[in-house]
Amino acid sequence: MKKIAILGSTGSIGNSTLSICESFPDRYKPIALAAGRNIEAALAQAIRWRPKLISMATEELADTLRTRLRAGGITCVEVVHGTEGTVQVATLPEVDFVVSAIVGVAGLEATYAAVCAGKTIGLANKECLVAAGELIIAAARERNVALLPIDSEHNAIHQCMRGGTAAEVKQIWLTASGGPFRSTPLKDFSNITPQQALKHPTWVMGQRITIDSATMMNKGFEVIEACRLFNLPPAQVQVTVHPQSTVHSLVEFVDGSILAQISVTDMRLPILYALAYPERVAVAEKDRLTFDLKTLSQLDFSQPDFNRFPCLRLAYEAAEAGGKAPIALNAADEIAVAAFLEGRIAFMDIPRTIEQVLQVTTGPRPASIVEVLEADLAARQAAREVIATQFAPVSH
Ligand SMILES: NC(=O)C1=CN([C@@H]2O[C@H](COP(=O)(O)OP(=O)(O)OC[C@H]3O[C@@H](n4cnc5c(N)ncnc54)[C@H](OP(=O)(O)O)[C@@H]3O)[C@@H](O)[C@H]2O)C=CC1
Ligand SMILES: CC(=O)[C@@H](O)[C@H](O)COP(=O)(O)O
Ligand SMILES: [Mn+2]
Repeated sequence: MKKIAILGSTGSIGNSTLSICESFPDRYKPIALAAGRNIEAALAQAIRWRPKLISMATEELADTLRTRLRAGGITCVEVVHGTEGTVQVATLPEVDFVVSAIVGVAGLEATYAAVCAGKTIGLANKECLVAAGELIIAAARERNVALLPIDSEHNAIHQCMRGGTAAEVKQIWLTASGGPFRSTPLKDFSNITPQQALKHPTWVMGQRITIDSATMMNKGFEVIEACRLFNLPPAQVQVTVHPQSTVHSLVEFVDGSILAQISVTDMRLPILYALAYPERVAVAEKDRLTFDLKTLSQLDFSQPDFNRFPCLRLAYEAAEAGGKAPIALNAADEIAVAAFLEGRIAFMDIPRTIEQVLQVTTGPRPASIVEVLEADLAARQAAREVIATQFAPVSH
């Protein structure tokens, strides 16, 4: 029985992880949960799973949850809050495995603390690798901690890497769906609404990553995530547009062989792979995770268009620049995506904001998580200023 902590339990990945725990009750038991603001979902999870510990984003929310649990006669669940609460969840001594799935840099401190506490990590939160990848990887190496990617592409690469040694890898290919605007002409990008951008063609995910997929910043983050996880320079991490999202990524070896991983578009599969690693667990027919090859009629691959998707170019540039650039890339994107969803800026103002923040970002790579968070705050402030002074709200 593996005892699991889930950071971001009320989100898309959090719920998929709990669904795996439902399917394999003899193998995986969630004993610590960290939610954000969704009190109803957190309450339902606390009632269903009776975790030892549950965290909410604020003290007020934690008080409400505690009161409602007690009113229902549940006193065995300890309720904590804030960043400190997420760190407590991530480092609870009984926990063997931490699923890191809080969205954004809000998940960084808990993820880092889990690594430092020697927990095995199932990593969905790519933003913490973008912002602080070197520190997280170094801490994991020092403690011999396994960082198992849940992000579907990196999970696919992890599986393909079992077919050769790191020295035998020529390059890796991350597949990108291309998002909802894969074929939209550039002239129409100025009219894109949040509603349109939230319609991902192949995956159902949280709002931030869905908008990031629409701008292709998600793929940019994934390039940096791959560089960190697999110790490769950006030049050895390629992106290919594959609208079917059937091949989740590929590894090209020096002899010319290319290994690919194919499966259904369901995040329960990479989550299960990470939880079970190095074993593989047999999945029941009713769980619908197996791939029906008869449905495979067409696989398309093409070059990404850096003109229509400048976020992808900005991410490669930030990866090459290093220093504080990746931190600013993520922080500015986080602010710009929120502004777009609130109708304060247009779709193409997202890359414009990020580009301007990157232009004023200088300085060496931070040596600690505290310094990463300082650089993150500075880039957020710069992004807010760009948005307040240069862009007008949009009426769709
Ligand atoms: N969804 C997917 O298929 C994939 C997701 N990922 C990555 O996984 C991560 C999660 O994505 P996804 O599940 O889609 O996102 P969601 O928006 O669905 O969920 C985000 C989770 O983070 C919690 N959260 C947000 N802010 C805080 C905070 N300050 N403190 C504590 N918890 C917080 C939310 O809580 P609440 O809802 O209670 O406010 C929620 O549980 C992201 O980094 C994403 O890039 C990677 C690959 C695929
Ligand atoms: C499921 C997953 O891993 C997402 O990151 C997904 O890949 C997003 O799709 P895009 O390829 O459109 O960014
Ligand atoms: Mn992905």
